Amino acid sequence: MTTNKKELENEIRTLKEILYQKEKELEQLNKVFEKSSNLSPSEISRYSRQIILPSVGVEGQLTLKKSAVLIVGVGGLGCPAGQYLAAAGIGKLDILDSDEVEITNLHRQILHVERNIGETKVKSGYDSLKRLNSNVEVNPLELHANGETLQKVFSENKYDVVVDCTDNVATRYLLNDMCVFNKVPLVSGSALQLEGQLTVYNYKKGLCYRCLFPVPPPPQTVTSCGEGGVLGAIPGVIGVLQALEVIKILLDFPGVLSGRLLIFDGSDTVFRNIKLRQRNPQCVVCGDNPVITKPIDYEQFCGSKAADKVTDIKILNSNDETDVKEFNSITKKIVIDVRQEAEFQMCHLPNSINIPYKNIVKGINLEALNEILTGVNDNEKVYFLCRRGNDSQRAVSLLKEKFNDSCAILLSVAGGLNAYSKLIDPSFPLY
Ligand SMILES: Nc1ncnc2c1ncn2[C@@H]1O[C@H](COP(=O)(O)OP(=O)(O)OP(=O)(O)O)[C@@H](O)[C@H]1O
Ligand SMILES: [Zn+2]
Repeated sequence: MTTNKKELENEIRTLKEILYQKEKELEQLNKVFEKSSNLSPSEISRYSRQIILPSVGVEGQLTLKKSAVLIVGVGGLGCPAGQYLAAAGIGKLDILDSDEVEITNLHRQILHVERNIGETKVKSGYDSLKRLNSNVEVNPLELHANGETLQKVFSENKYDVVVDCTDNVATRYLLNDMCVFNKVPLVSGSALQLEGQLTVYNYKKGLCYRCLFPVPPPPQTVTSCGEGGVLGAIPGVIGVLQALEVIKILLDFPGVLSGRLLIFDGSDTVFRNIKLRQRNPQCVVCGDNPVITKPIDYEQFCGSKAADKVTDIKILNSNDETDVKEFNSITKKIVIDVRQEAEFQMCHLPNSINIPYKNIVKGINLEALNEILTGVNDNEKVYFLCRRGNDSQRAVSLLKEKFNDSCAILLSVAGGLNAYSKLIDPSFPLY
């Protein structure tokens, strides 16, 4: 039974590989046979509803067909942006990402479906976009964008527009600089919780990202979707608007969103436009006398990683930590879960008490905590738990300092609830 299942899985994998290769071959053939300066009858039918717009016309459709667009990030923004660009008939669409599809992506990253979990986002994105429009040349670029990799990509390709669909500050500066060096407009979007933002940089002598933000924000002030959450439709709205701006740039429409920032507040469905400053002649990258003329170390410049994945910290010594197996073996114990209230409501261990780390920092709930920590028997241990084992370490470290070691033994559960789900109880949600 298991062998049959394995064999079948292997066979499917091989067939998928063959299909992928064949699609590439077909794409090459299409390029040779179909790249004419005219639209084929099927293209005319397919795009007729946009061709009949006076501002597009046959000429506009041919312009789209001859255009090359790079989408960086095939996540919440990149999926809808890619979908509308492929559907509109962009000639060449390069999609770049280093990540793999996870179940937590599916509520908003709509190019990926359940069976893509574990696949690379670019492979899944490629399949999806080709299914939508086989006329489009889609190139999956499975790599992490940094100065070196992007310089290679830009030296091998000529793009008309770049779309920033990433989620971290270091990559935003990188993409900005690459676009300035290569004289390419950059359509930049972001989405978090119930709000989204959109603007176009480096367009027709307009400002660049550095003109607006010469210095990066302090890393601790930046919230990620993984931490702050996001309603799926918000990046959906912004990603679709990014596709719209790309098309407007390609077709030389007058109303491109350059020098303006669009803020979308999804909670009361309001769009606001903020006028931005003009290009800064002193800008270090796009100014009159630029000092940055090639990529720098963006992670060092921003003091943060070029990815929004949370990295594990280690601030406690091993006496102050316990692993999930040992934690699980203790039957009678006090467990304080320091995640946010909403996360605690989503799932928690029975009998655990929720005192969020952010409240401990602000001094809220301290009486309750004080009662617990001073009321326990000698040598009784109090376990601190969070999603990954980072905030629980921070909480233990802070409380040990506050109570000057004069309370119960405080232990942080290493790896947190994610480790608990992986090693103890797989039915506990992993997120
Ligand atoms: N420097 C980079 N190189 C390649 N891909 C990048 C880079 N920076 C960000 N990305 C990609 O941009 C995408 C951003 O999308 P989004 O924030 O919706 O997804 P996510 O990071 O998978 O989600 P979550 O925050 O929920 O884990 C991700 O797929 C991420 O891998
Ligand atoms: Zn600038």
